[in-house]
Amino acid sequence: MSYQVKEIFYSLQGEGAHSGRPAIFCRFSNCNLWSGKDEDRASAICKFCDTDFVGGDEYTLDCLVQAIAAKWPGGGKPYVICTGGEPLLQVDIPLVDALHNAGFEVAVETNGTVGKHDVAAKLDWVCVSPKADARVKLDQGHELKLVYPQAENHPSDFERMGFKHFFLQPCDGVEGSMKMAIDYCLAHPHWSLSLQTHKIGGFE
Ligand SMILES: C[S@@+](CC[C@H](N)C(=O)[O-])C[C@H]1O[C@@H](n2cnc3c(N)ncnc32)[C@H](O)[C@@H]1O
Ligand SMILES: Nc1nc2[nH]cc(C(=O)O)c2c(=O)[nH]1
Ligand code: SF4
Ligand SMILES: [Mg+2]
Repeated sequence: MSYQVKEIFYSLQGEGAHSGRPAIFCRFSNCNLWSGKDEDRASAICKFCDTDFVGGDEYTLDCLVQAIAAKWPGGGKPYVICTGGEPLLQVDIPLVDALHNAGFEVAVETNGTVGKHDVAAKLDWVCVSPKADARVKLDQGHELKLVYPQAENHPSDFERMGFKHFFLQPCDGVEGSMKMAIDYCLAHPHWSLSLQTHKIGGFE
């Protein structure tokens, strides 16, 4: 098995319940809801993506775990966030087991459309962020983080799913999204606001 990875970097989790926590980000290449090419954006299922996940390098299992571990500065509890692109197209049980054996807590940021329940059950943190009309198959986890607003998705569609935290995250690039998300949380306290603090703080 090999893995295609766009980038590996050390930063702070910018979003959600773990905002501010130091983490290694492993950004897997490719997504099932957009090709990543600008010319395909209008026809993509997910149209607002803020990320370049095209290209990258191939890693064997051992090389990927080594590359991730090499970026941890030492101390604390090593934490890796698998993102992308859509990480659950590639993350599998051998990788999660190997990262655990290397001492890492393992988190995933996923659009929830890949129903790898066996992999999800092994993860320490599962963040699902639903997109357009793509059906959510992973309907339980630690946080549900809905980019807001989305024409096809209303927060009430998700609030009975099995998550511990429910966040609205203003859609970057959509004027007025910050105020809309704030107003919705104030009126519906089931929901909390998630800000992309890396964009505010100017870190990766
Ligand atoms: C780039 S995605 C990669 C992981 C996975 N494919 C997903 O969509 O959850 C990482 C996070 O960024 C969020 N995101 C992407 N574009 C955004 C935007 N324009 N504004 C706010 N959040 C965005 C996603 O919803 C997701 O929570
Ligand atoms: N700092 C920082 N936090 C993040 N949380 C989720 C991210 C992602 O792109 O998945 C992200 C990211 O790109 N940067
Ligand atoms: S599902 Fe995630 S990675 Fe894929 S296009 Fe949407 S935001 Fe980007
Ligand atoms: Mg990001």
